[in-house]
Amino acid sequence: MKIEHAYTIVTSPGRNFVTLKIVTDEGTYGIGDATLNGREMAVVAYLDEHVIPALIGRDPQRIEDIWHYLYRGAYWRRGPVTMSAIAAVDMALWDIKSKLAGMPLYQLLGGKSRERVMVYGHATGRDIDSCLEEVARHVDEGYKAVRVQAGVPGIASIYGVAKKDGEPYEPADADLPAEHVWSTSKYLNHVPKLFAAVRERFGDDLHILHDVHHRLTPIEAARLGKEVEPYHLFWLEDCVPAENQEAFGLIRQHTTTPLAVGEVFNSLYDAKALIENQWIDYIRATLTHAGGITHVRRIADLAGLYHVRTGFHGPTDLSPVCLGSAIHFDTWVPNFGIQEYMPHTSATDEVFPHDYRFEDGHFIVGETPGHGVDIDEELAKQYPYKRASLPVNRLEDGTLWHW
Ligand SMILES: O=C(O)C(=O)C[C@H](O)[C@H](O)CO
Ligand SMILES: [Mg+2]
Repeated sequence: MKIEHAYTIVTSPGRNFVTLKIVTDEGTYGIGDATLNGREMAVVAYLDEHVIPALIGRDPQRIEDIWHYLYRGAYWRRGPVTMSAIAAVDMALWDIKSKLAGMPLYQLLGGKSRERVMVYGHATGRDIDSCLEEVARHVDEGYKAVRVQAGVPGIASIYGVAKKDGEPYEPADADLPAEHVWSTSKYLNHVPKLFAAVRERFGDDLHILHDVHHRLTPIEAARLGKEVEPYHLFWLEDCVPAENQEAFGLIRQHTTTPLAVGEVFNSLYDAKALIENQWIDYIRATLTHAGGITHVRRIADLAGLYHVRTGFHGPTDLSPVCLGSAIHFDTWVPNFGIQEYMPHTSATDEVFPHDYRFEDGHFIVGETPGHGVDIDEELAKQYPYKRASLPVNRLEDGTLWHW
């Protein structure tokens, strides 16, 4: 069996998605997600110019060999563009292999470790009261875990909070990057009040999560972790940027609040010290940005040795192809923690028909051979690419800060 042809599909049903389709000479095809938010066309160029021509004629069943061919063979290892391109190939090849086996992907990975996959939803509000209403809506819809993000008095716009209450949050909302202003002191003084209010209204059983989006220094993160200990967060996410992995050692010494990090990671080496030193509790590197199933499986296995569990990134800027594959992985992986879930628009769901379903705060994996997600290429053509950028962030004095 040989790879006969492969091509990229760019579509924007509400937001941009990049999909790679690989077709074999026997007619079986697989698809993979290559979406890198705000840098979509860089991955398309990498795939079209450097990857697809080298795939033609190869045996699609040699997933491991093709992974190393693209990783080691490139010489220029790692980085989000390279690893998203490799991930798309890898996901498509696992899709093909599962279809050839006549099995859903989770069976090929090793079978079910659980019946269903707990997810967390996003509650956002411009203030604490409106955020609590959104938490209530999620609880009514069955969610057992909710990420809470609220506006902060004195900060005009803040990451993770929808522009209008009740609407979904979309970070890539402008042609060129919008500029936001950030105040760490205003945030740190305000945010513990949000968790106090959530516990007061919803009691102890609801899992609450929070994303700091890389805004703090290690000692500020330590202060926040300590202050919110009474509210028993499921996790505090991305409290500092993680290029300097040792920073998490400092935070860890000060607080028992569980720490999650890794949505921007693209390699095991981004997380190695974090895992081996047990500085984190959840690893968020996910399939599309971290080299696909083949590589994330290695990250998860290392994490399992150190009591670190998975908590895959799952925003709307990963396509249903990634989400569907992630649900298979979550169903299998022994050290599963939780799966992020931001519902896609109905237009996106129509372009990407899928067999996973949401039920009572969990995802239930599908039984279709492959990863269970397809693409309607005719419909996809109706939604042309439109450049969209993530914002940048400045301190009140104008200093460019982390986003
Ligand atoms: O989902 C999250 O936790 C995020 O932080 C979402 C990111 O801002 C988004 O994926 C950036 O593309
Ligand atoms: Mg995040």
